[in-house]
Formats: sequence, structure tokens, C-alpha cells
Amino acid sequence: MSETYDFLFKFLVIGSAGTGKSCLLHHFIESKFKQDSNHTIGVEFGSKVVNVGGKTVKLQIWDTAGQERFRSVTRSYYRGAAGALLVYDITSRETYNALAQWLTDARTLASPNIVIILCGNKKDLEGEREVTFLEASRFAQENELMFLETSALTGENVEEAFLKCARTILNKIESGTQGAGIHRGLGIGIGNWELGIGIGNWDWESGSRIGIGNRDWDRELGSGSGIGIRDPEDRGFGSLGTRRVSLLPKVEISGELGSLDPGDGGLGFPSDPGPGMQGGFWDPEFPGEFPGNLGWVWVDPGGILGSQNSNFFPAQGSWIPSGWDPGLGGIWGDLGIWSSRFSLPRGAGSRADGIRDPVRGRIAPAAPAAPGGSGPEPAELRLLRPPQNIPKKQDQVPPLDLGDPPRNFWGGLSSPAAPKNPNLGSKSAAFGQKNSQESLGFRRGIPSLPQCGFWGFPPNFPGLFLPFFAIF
Ligand SMILES: Nc1nc2c(ncn2[C@@H]2O[C@H](COP(=O)(O)OP(=O)(O)OP(=O)(O)O)[C@@H](O)[C@H]2O)c(=O)[nH]1
Repeated sequence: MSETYDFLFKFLVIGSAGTGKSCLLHHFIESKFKQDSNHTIGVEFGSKVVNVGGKTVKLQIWDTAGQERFRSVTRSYYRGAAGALLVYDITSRETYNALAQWLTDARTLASPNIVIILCGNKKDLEGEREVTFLEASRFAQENELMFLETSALTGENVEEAFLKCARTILNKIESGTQGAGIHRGLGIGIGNWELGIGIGNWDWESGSRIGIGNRDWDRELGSGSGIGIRDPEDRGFGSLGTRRVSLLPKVEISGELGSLDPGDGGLGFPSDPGPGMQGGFWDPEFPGEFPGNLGWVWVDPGGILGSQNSNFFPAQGSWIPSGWDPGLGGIWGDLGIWSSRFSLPRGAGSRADGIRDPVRGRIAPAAPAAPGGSGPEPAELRLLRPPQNIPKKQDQVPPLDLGDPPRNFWGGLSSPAAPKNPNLGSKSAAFGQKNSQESLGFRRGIPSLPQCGFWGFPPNFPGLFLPFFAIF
């Protein structure tokens, strides 16, 4: 039987070894004290559905090992957590002194917005107390934490700690301050048609990604390269690819986001005509938690006029960039911030379902973005009631028919341009349909492309795009 709930929150229980984290979790779930609790190895897991302010909330709780030797393992579980119990033992000053470090970890590895409740555990051992209530509550106040003293032995304040944390998260969601994620992108186009560099940073609450792409159009017909790096705490990843590593088919081929390589992304490929470069990230679904994300860096030395309408996930939402860049004598730059809006159906295997609307800073007049300023509408993460009938993961994305020629054509025309005649700018138009992405665009390039002609990408073989060129 599948359970239904309005929200799902990932919780962490963190703190030094022996402070009673496992016992707190056990008491919360089983309503009794856990006898003979051993040190946690790595991470343990528990979940409970609770009622908070009239809403049904499933708490998915990760009990982490406090011992130093497990740090590298446990830290990788922080990602995506909405709340945390930060536990120290009131009879051990040492565990109290370690709080600052735990706090830093939580805020850097999970999210700066993570809701944390400080728990001074073993409240029943009053006679052995080494940390006063007052100093701990000061620490909590200074660090914007909630605070309770608890006892996993007697059960005092155990449930309250979890519920208080959940209530605060819920309030933040309802007031729109929780779940925001800003994605930043910096794209720099340098020189002429031959080089594009894109740098992107993806900061989705729980970590950052970097994508670097380069595109060298002339030397090898349309080769592009890209590298994507993910936070090493996120199990470290880098990828390098050419444009033959195509983002879109890869996403769709996979059939389920979670099955992609971790951190699949960082790539350069020309998805619009001419030697533009795009690099981006595909961030596969967090296990059972967050949906995949796409960060995008766009470098386009020639400029593009027109709009491109991409629908990456036919059933899931769309991504619609559009804009115009002048190519300024071979030097080109773009700086933008874009945001995403997600609606997340939560539940086993849930994925993104919503509108993704990245806006390149100076390009989109309707929503101008200034770095750090009043950019496009703030990103928001809305949590929705999970669907009542959650389909099996493999049912969620229809399999892509790679052999379907009309769906994979991409082509364009360009007018003469020659480096020897700098007065001649190249012009190009493009059209195409590649998988679920359709595009129509016009490019006014800069005058250094030594050829004109038409190009296209024929129906792709599985995993491979073949560009072909006709040079007049
Ligand atoms: N008196 C008392 N003892 C407690 C309480 N909570 C936990 N303990 C004891 O403290 C010891 C450590 O408890 P655990 O829950 O295993 O501690 P932990 O923080 O999970 O430890 P690691 O898994 O190593 O990080 C055990 O012997 C528990 O019986 C409490 O509230 N009061």
C-alpha cells in the first residue's frame, strides 16, 4: 500500500559520537528507548509520517555516524536535507565544543537554509551536566538555531524536536522562503568564431557544479568540448565530452533520470547554428529526493536572434530561452543569472514536474537580471501533494525512438563570410527538430567564418550525432 502525504522532508541527525543520535531516532520512531545502542556505521535510516499543522508530512530521517572516520561517508548524505537535529550531550563539553564544525558542515553541504534544531541530549543525567542550558541556548540564538534539551532515555522532548523542526520548514515553505535555488551562469565568448568558453555554477541549495566548455569550430568540424565538475563531496565527478555526447538524447535515452551517470554533464555541443557553445549540467535525480536539474551555460560568439523552444521532458515541463546577442567585433560576453521554478511531486521516484525558465541576464527584456540584484522572479521550490498513483520509474519517461528521422534533424544555412573580407559578416538561419527540441533561429555572425553553406545533423545513431557540411 502506498502511503500518501503532503510533504516529504529529508532530515539529518548529526553530532559527535555517543551523543545519542541513534537513540533519539529510535525513540521517535518506536516510542521507546533503544537498549544497547552501538556506534552507527556510516548512515542509518528511518522514516515516519507525522501530522504537522493539519498537513501530513513524511520525515525521512538519516542518522549519521558521529565518529570522525565516517565523516567522508556521512557528509555525502547531507545533500537535499531540509532539516537537521544537531545533537550534543549535555554531560560532555567535548561534544558541545564540536558543534560549530557540525553546523558548518550542515550549512555548506546540505543548504544554508537548512532548518536546524540544537538538541542537548541526555537531559536525564542532570548530575553529570557539563554544559548549561543557558550557554547552549545562547549558542543557538547566535547561530539561528532552535534549541531543546532532550532525553532519548525518558523520551522528553524527542518528538517535539522533530515536530518543531518540521513545523518550521513547513512555515518557511508556506511563506515562500524555503526551497529557493538560484542558478548562476557566466558565459564568455572570446575572439572569433573559433572559441567559446562557458563557465557555469550551479548552486541548488545543496552543492555546486562547475561547467566549462570550449568550442573550436574550425580545426575540427564543429568539435566541442566540455567539462563538468561536481562537488567532490557529492562523490566527485568530472566529465569530458565532445558534442557527440549529446545532452538531450542522453537524458531521454536513459528513461529515468536517476540512472544517469552521477553528474552527467559538462559538455559542449552546438545546438544552434554556428559556432556557439553550450555547456551545462545534468544533475540526475537525487536518490528518491530531488529531481534532476539542468544548469546551463551558453556561449554564442555570433549572437542569436529568435527563439528556441525546448521541451526536455514532454511530460515534465519546459525550458524556454530566447534572446538576442549582438556579436561585437569578435569579443562577446554574456553574464546572466537565471532561475528555475519547480513543482515537485514528492514521493518514491518522483521527478521534476514544472516549468524551468532560465533567463539569460541582459538578454531577456521581460525579466532583466543583474547579478545579485533584482533578477528574474525568484526561484522557488514548491512541494506538492505527491500523485496518488505514482507510476513506476521506468514508466515515467516514454522510451525515445532514436531511429525516428524527422525528430532528429537539425540544419541551417549560412551566407558568405570570409576572414579576408572583414566587412562581410556571416549570416545564418537554422531550423530543426532534435528529439523533443525544436528550434528556429537566425544568427548574425562576425566576419571570420571562412565558409558558407549549409549544415545539418542527420538522424542520429544511438548516442551519436553526425554533423555534415556542404561548403560552397
Ligand atoms: N542517559 C542517557 N543515555 C543516553 C541517551 N541517549 C543515548 N544514550 C546512551 O548514549 C550512548 C550512545 O547513544 P547512541 O544513540 O548510540 O549515540 P550516537 O550519537 O548515535 O553515536 P554514534 O552512532 O557513534 O554517532 C548509548 O549508550 C545510549 O544508551 C539519553 O538520553 N540518556
